[in-house]
Amino acid sequence: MAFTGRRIKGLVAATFTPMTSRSDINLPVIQKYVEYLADEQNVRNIFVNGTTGEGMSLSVQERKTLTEEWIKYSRGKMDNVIVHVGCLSLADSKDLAAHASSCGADGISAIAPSFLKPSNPDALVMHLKEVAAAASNLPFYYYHIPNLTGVKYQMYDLMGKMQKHIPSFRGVKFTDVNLMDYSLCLHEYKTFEVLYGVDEQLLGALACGAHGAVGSTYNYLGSTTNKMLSAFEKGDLHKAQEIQNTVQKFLLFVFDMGWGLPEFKDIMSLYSGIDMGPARLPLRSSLQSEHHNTVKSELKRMDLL
Ligand SMILES: CC(=O)N[C@H](C=O)[C@@H](O)[C@H](O)[C@H](O)CO
Ligand SMILES: CC(=O)C(=O)O
Repeated sequence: MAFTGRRIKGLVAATFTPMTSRSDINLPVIQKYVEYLADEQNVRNIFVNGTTGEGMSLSVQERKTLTEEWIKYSRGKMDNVIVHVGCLSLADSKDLAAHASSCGADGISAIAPSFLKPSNPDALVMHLKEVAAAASNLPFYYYHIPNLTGVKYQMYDLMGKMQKHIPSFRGVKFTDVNLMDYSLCLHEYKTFEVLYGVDEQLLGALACGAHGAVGSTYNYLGSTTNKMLSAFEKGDLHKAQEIQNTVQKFLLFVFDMGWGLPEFKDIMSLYSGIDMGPARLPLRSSLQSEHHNTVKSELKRMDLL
């Protein structure tokens, strides 16, 4: 099919899934969340039900309901809503893809099946081809996140196969530190999108030619990261490095504390004033509210709050 050649520029926030204190999906806050991203963070694209959104821990019905809500409230506020439809079950992925299409999503994305894994790149492409075909009118993005899926093919090679076999193939969401593979993809597949996914080293990806990035920190460090993008564009490398370093120090602090997704949700709540709730089991943290003061003082110290 023919695409308009639209390329996603700039930041894409990988949204958290707001939950109630009992870990049920909390739909009424989605409108405020979208407004916060657009108005406070100047982020105009979202990636929903992905890693950050705990997509793999949600039921198919919950994912559908969330998709509907995100799309409804993004109208006029977001340029792109990409819906992650990856599942272990091909049938569920196809169901979610068709649903995303019927709701008016701007694109779909899928990870590789990660329990029984494809035994070679061709098997993976055949799986993705079926997912993409269930929403053949939508751009399809392969979600490369080898550390979590354990599926570690080189994207430079896989992009060629996807281009050949998947008519709606539009690009890759590239969440890996391998900048050589990333750079090879960007330069070989110039009309495709290769969105970078490791927020810690986005500046390195920019140096390779990145045009867009998807990440969890853009939910709350979107405006900070946007400053890095402008500095880089203006050729002020020193300023861009300073900003990247601040983000890295912040993430180092978070990882040194042994924190993960539940705490990322807390941090988002703290920034946005919107209660993201806890993460689903098995990730739910018991520390919750105790984090807030520690995080607040650290963020203030770093001039990030
Ligand atoms: C594993 C994971 O969640 N990766 C995210 C996106 O792909 C990133 O945005 C990270 O959350 C971020 O780079 C912090 O490590
Ligand atoms: C970060 C990201 O892209 C995701 O949460 O899926």
